[in-house]
Amino acid sequence: MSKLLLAAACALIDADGRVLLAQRPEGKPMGGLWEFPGGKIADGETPEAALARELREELDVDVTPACLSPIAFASHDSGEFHLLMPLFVCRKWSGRPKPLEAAALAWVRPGELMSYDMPPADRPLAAQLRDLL
Ligand SMILES: Nc1nc2c([nH]c(=O)n2[C@H]2C[C@H](O)[C@@H](COP(=O)(O)OP(=O)(O)OP(=O)(O)O)O2)c(=O)[nH]1
Repeated sequence: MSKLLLAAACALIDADGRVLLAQRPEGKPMGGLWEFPGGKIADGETPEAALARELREELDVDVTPACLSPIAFASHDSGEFHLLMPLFVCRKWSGRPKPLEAAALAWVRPGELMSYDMPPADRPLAAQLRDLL
């Protein structure tokens, strides 16, 4: 098996039930694809702490672990590594999300999630999220 890569991702849901997607910058692997904000879990970090750190760095928003609910996970082999990534939803945060690292941000209605070009690991997650919301 390829090396296990642990990451964590979060669907921020606004008051209208829309989901925040972030576009990966060109130049990064999978550049241009739309993903859930988040990133790799560092050694000694919980998934929740990793998300709180990544959302602050990427979006300038603050979340507390108590507001993160896990709903699904991706287990996907890219050939280079095997990604294991829980997806959390969060409806309460502070700050207005800004694209500090993303090429762009989009608030997307659940029914439109599948029309965004996403990393292969995310497609089942997006379908589960659409069915849940
Ligand atoms: N954040 C995030 N990463 C995803 C998603 N789907 C997916 O396959 N990935 C992959 C891309 C990367 O291989 C890994 C997370 O890496 P990242 O590039 O976002 O993480 P990072 O900010 O810690 O990365 P880095 O630039 O510091 O290397 O998970 C997703 O929806 N959100």
